[in-house]
Amino acid sequence: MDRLMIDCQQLEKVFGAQKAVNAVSFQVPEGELFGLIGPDGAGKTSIFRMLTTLLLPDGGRATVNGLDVVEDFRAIRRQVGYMPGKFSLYQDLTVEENLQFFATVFDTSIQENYALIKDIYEQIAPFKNRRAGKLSGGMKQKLALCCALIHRPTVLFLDEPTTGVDTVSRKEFWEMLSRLKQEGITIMVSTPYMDEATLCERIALIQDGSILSINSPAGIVSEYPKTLYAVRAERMGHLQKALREHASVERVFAFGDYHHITLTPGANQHTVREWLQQAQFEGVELKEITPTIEDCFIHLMH
Ligand SMILES: Nc1ncnc2c1ncn2[C@@H]1O[C@H](COP(=O)(O)OP(=O)(O)OP(=O)(O)O)[C@@H](O)[C@H]1O
Repeated sequence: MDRLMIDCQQLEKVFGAQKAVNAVSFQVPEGELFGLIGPDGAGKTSIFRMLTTLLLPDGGRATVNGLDVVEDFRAIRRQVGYMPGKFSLYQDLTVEENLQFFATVFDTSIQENYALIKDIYEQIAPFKNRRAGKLSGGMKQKLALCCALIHRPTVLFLDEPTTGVDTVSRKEFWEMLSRLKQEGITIMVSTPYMDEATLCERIALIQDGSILSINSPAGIVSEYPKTLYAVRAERMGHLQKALREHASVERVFAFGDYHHITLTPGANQHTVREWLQQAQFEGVELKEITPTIEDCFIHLMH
């Protein structure tokens, strides 16, 4: 196996009576783009903070590039890049001053690793004298990424980097990550957006502090054990209620313009279709579909 850059074994974090991180184990080999996918409160930030040595684990152990997060915290801090979800920039410093500050803290200079951030920095360079607090969400995110990269980290930790960022900037951001990956940097990224999961090489789905599944996005989809259908008709609210009450329908959930349903063992889609027509639903559409990561997540949650 490739060299392991992140190794978590039964990692735990407890806040009062709540287990924010519950026996979490996963491994990330060198050069991988690994995603932690889960809703708010799933425990993603707590895992990031333990791996970047800002929070002590209450159980289990973890290493980053072979260094223990408790014993070797100083060495880890020198070599990882961390872009927290919020407040990573000094709002009153300009773009250039922020970058200079991070370079100085890591005992390096902007020039030394400029090649790594060049593509990203050039996009915000026209605003280099603007205070970080006055930048748009997308520009803040680019600056924060430059700051996290300025010392050429071995592992880059990005906690919800695209939350609150517009669709175009989100897309650009993921393209930047693929380029960084080509530079050999191992990247662990978290996101609550299920559509972004497919942009990672492997993902861990996490909820309530526990990992539900770890695999490639395609692997997670292929593990989905049911046949999934999308159903639509006029009067969607009414349709949902009717589907819930039908004996052949096992589970129903609203999904964009459709309801996604699974059927009870032995039931088939024709029975449901005929019944919907008999029940006078207009414009019925019922089709078998490939599950998305979100469908897989919903299935694993129950
Ligand atoms: N310092 C703290 N004290 C008490 N509870 C905490 C603390 N930090 C986190 N928690 C709780 O632990 C759980 C996991 O939080 P965490 O921030 O790790 O989740 P998350 O997946 O990153 O979600 P979010 O996107 O909301 O930050 C949440 O229920 C949260 O309220």
